[in-house]
Formats: sequence, C-alpha cells, structure tokens
Amino acid sequence: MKNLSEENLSPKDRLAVALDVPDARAALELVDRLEGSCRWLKVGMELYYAAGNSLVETLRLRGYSIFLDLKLHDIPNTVAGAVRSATSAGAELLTVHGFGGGAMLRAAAEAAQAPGSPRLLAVTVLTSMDHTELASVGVSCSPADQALRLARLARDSGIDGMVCSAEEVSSMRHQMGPDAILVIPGIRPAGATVDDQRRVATPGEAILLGASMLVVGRPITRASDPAAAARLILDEIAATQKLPL
Ligand SMILES: O=C(O)c1cc(=O)[nH]c(=O)n1[C@@H]1O[C@H](COP(=O)(O)O)[C@@H](O)[C@H]1O
Repeated sequence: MKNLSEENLSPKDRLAVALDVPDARAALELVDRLEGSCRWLKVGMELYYAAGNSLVETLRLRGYSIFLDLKLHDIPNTVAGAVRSATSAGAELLTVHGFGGGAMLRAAAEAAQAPGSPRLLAVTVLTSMDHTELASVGVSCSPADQALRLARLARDSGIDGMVCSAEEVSSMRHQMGPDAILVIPGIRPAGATVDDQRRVATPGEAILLGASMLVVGRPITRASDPAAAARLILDEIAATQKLPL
C-alpha cells in the first residue's frame, strides 16, 4: 500500500467512496455505476454485516483497495480478535474507536502486527457530533480538543492514522506531523443540503487543510450519475493539490 501521507498521491489515492448500501447486490450495482472512477471503496457496518468477507474479496479481486470501516470498540481481547478476523478479509485499512482507550488501542495495534494486516485508523469524534452532542455524553471540551486528545492517545498506542473532521484537521496535521494518515469524512460539495453530518467541509477545503484521504458517501452514491459526481470531486482534489489526474 502506498504511503498515504506522501504528497505525491494522485487524487484517486485520496478518495474513498463509502458503499453504505444494504447488500452485496446493491454494492456491486453501485460499483458498476462508478465506472472505475475511484480506487478505494469503504465497506462499513451496514454492508459488512450483510455481505461479510466474501464481498470484500470480490471487490479486491476487481482491483479495488478496501477500507473496512468497522469502528471496533470493545474490551482489548475482543478487539484484538476482531482485528485478526478482519485481517483475513484482505482490507488495507480498518477503523477502531479512539474512545475505546489506550489498552484497547494497544491491543488492536499489536494484533495488526501480523503479516497481511490492515493499517489501523482511530476514529476520534464522529463528524455527526457537534459540541452539544458531545456534551450529552459527558465530554465538556470542544469536538476539536477531544479529537486531538484521542489522536494523541491513538498515536502513542501504535495506531497508524486518525479519522477526524475537517474542522480540526489543520491542528491535527500540525500536531501529528507530515507522516500521519488523516482521513476526513463529512465531505459535502459546496451548496449540498444539510443532513446528519455536523462538522463538514468541501473536498477542496479538507485537502487544503491537511487531509490525506477523503471519505465520501451520499454526495456520490445518491447522485443521479455517481461516476460523474466522483469525477467532480477528483477534479476538485486535483485542482487543490495541483496535480494531474
Ligand atoms: O469512520 C468513518 O468513516 C466515519 C467517521 C466519522 O466520524 N464520520 C463518518 O461519516 N464516517 C463514515 O463516513 C461516511 C460518510 O458518508 P456520507 O455522510 O454519506 O458522505 C459514512 O460511511 C460514515 O460511516
């Protein structure tokens, strides 16, 4: 896998399309409609619980890189086992929850030392959470401060990268350094309607602020022409990083 922190990544290396659909058939139909416009596919809980490792393998055999977004969050022993099970799927990236704490993150990182393991990303504060929502679960600092705290914990526990929002990616980049893999969901093209995401940015803003990779779901998957929507985002990434597609 290429180093996602390298500055010479192509736009396709920096976009993961979230296949948030209910089953393998819907996923494969969507992949066909993407017409090869993207290289990274994110398989999250909705699809993985329905279709499992066999779909991940099918997508891999079609040449895609798989980002398995299972947001593991459990006791250390269980999470280490889940990392080992997920490894057999052949994904290149796998998410764990930063909120799981240092012991859990270290257990995940240790389990991911095995050959063929995915690189691990710690989800910090979900992009659907704003200050009020965070306070409702007992965290009184800002989403950005909490995201940075969890990112430091994850880095010190041996985790390869972080998922955060564009709102804190600039300070995250500053603190984590040029080699950290910083993955940003909550991406909305300018003028998009408001939905369940709270901490959002356009593709260009997120890249400019220091994102390694963007995760985009509905703006692509629910577009009337998903391939065209993906290409528009790739163009915006390319224009921002001034590299040819
Ligand atoms: O881990 C993630 O990928 C993730 C973390 C986060 O904080 N926010 C977030 O939206 N995501 C995922 O990113 C995708 C965003 O999808 P859209 O909101 O449809 O673009 C979904 O698959 C979410 O599960």
